[in-house]
Amino acid sequence: MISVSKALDLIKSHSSQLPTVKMPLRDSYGCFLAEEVLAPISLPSFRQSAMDGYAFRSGEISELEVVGECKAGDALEFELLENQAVRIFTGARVPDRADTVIIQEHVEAGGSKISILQLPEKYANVRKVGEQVQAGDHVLPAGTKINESIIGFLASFGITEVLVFNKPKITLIVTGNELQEPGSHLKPGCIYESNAIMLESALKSRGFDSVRLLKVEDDLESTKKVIATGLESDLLLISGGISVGDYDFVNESLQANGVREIFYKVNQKPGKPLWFGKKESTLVFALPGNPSSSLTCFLIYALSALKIMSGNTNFNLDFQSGILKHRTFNKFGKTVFLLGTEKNGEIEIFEKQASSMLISYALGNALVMIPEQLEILEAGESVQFLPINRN
Ligand SMILES: Nc1nc2c(c(=O)[nH]1)N[C@H]1C(S)=C(S)[C@@H](COP(=O)(O)OP(=O)(O)OC[C@H]3O[C@@H](n4cnc5c(N)ncnc54)[C@H](O)[C@@H]3O)O[C@H]1N2
Ligand code: MOO
Repeated sequence: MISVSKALDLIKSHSSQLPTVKMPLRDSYGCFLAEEVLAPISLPSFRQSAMDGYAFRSGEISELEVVGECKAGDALEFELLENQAVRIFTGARVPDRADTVIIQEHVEAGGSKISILQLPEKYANVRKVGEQVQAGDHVLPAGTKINESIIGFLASFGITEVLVFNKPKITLIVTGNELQEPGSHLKPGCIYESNAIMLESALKSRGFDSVRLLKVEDDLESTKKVIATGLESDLLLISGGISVGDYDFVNESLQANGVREIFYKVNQKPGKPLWFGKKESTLVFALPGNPSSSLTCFLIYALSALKIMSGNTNFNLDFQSGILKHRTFNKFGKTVFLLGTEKNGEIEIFEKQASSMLISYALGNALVMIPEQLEILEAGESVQFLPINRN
């Protein structure tokens, strides 16, 4: 059985970036830029009024004659004289002959004349061309993760497509005769199926939205068939059926489909029977069916592979240090992942930790990793944890 760090090393060495693709900006959330972005235009690209008021030529003036109006979207020119102004609104193009905008609260309007109550400084309330970005500036480096701010920023240049690493196409296969859809009447001996919706949510919340879900009963031929279909993806995740029982057909079906085993079983709890393999460029993770094992193996291993595939150069797990509030044991001689809460750097571990339970995952915000060689950790000792359920 291999260690957690060996398993992670093997996953890293067998995962590679997907090809790059021109993707519509609106579909690119969560993707990573494959090239730097240069500003195609300056922002703003013309002088804009920052306020509602009057545009004029700055000087020692107390009264102005209003000779026209510029609203947002207009591109009007006026031969403004020194004592003349145009009514102007926020976002409107400032006429070339004007240099300053006085806000309407600082004038007294009367017919076509306005009296200045408080003279602004020259250039006040005028956004300069390129004050945000000049055309040709390097605005985003390759490797940037596209989030909502980046999408808005790129759209403000008129950009509609970005060159990114392709999003992984993912198939999720859920195995088990005992599994019933939530919402149906629960038959004796059955349980509600929860791994599919949980893993799908974990994927989609991270921008991995190309997810196909397939379900299969515990039957060798059906499992072989569904795996053959699932292999037409970049990443195949399988839940359950990977242990050693008479009705666990996943290992045999993967082999029958020519998937090469890279490792099977990790010295950890939960998630010992994790299986990882590859066929051509498709990566396969067979996650143990116990819900907590499935989610832990997803967060620690499958997600690392997905990050690499999608061009994320920051694919290392984001473990942080916390201080244990109480004594904790590791009786197993394995790396143990424990659910708990972290507040201001202090960690409390929950009592209920079985791989069949999700209660501690649902209530926790920290996945604490206790190394295999540590048997007792005293209160006050430092531990590593992965923040979970934080947004
Ligand atoms: N003799 C041994 N038995 C087991 C071993 C072992 O080493 N020797 N390992 C145990 C460990 S550790 C784990 S983890 C499980 C993994 O089993 P499988 O991956 O084959 O998963 P299943 O048997 O299909 O299911 C396990 C458990 O989880 C429930 N389950 C499965 N899928 C779902 C789902 N989609 N939603 C909710 N719950 C699910 C299932 O009903 C079982 O209770 O094997 C141990 N056995
Ligand atoms: O390795 Mo299993 O996930 O502990 O029950």
